[in-house]
Amino acid sequence: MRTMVDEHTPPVVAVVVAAGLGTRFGGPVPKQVTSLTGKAVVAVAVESLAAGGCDEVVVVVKEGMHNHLQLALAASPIPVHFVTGGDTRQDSVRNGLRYIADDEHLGRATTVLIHDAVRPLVPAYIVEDVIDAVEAGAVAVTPVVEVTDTIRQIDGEGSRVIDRSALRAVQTPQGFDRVVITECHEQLSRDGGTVTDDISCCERYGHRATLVEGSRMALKITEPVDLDIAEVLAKAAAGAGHHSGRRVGRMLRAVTPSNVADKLGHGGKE
Ligand SMILES: Nc1ccn([C@@H]2O[C@H](COP(=O)(O)OP(=O)(O)OP(=O)(O)O)[C@@H](O)[C@H]2O)c(=O)n1
Ligand SMILES: C[C@](O)(CO)[C@H](O)COP(=O)(O)O
Repeated sequence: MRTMVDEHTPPVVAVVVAAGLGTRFGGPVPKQVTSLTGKAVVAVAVESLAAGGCDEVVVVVKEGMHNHLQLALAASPIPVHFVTGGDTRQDSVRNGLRYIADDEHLGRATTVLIHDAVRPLVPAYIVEDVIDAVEAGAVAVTPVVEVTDTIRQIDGEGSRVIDRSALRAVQTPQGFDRVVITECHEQLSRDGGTVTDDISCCERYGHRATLVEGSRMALKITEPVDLDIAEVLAKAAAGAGHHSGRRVGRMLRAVTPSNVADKLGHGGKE
């Protein structure tokens, strides 16, 4: 946890990528601004980052969506900056990092987080853990969770089960030394490479990934059912009491489908 924060302390800045099309989610309302417990998904994501220690956010927005996002984030607890995104997530991240580098105040940041707008419920303690790891000297940090399904790999012949014990699913926010991730993204752009997350971008240029424990709470809203699950988890979190992000987050490690159903009075059965 950061102590002694004053006007001389470099801000911890988060890039929140919110410029996707939401093709798999579909529907009339873009998923980044759809309602989760009465607030826009992106607004909940920014609140989670603020609760975990981020000082300012750069929200990367699709062309034509600035007004929607400004409205959705009007009550943000921390200052919000807006920048236009690109055709891919990678392009959107790069635009956010360039905005930070070009801004006199934000450019003082040494620690930057990169977060999906559509992972709104990430517990504050995970945001803190990521920041702490970067501030302790790690260059590229990501939360991960164990894979709980049996995984099959498809090949030309058919398919086979692969050992899941060594697999981890990668979440956000990912945390970085700001200069390193900015240079890696610029180099990747010059090289014409593609990555699906920002840790991979750093690794490509020889930097080591540091893993911290993630949480099922940080699920990504990709398909409509994910929003339903997020609603249930958000209600369970509210029921657990919001005294401390760390405490509530750790309690929610124990959340399973059956005890969420209990909390909601469903008794674990339909
Ligand atoms: N050009 C893009 C593509 C994605 N994103 C953001 O990256 C995050 C993770 O992407 P994903 O869940 O794949 O969202 P979409 O790209 O919107 O979904 P889809 O692939 O279904 O269109 C989202 O917050 C999304 O808004 C972005 O800022 N710019
Ligand atoms: C960055 C990410 O959230 C890590 O799991 C994920 O890769 C983004 O989703 P996408 O479908 O690859 O854009």
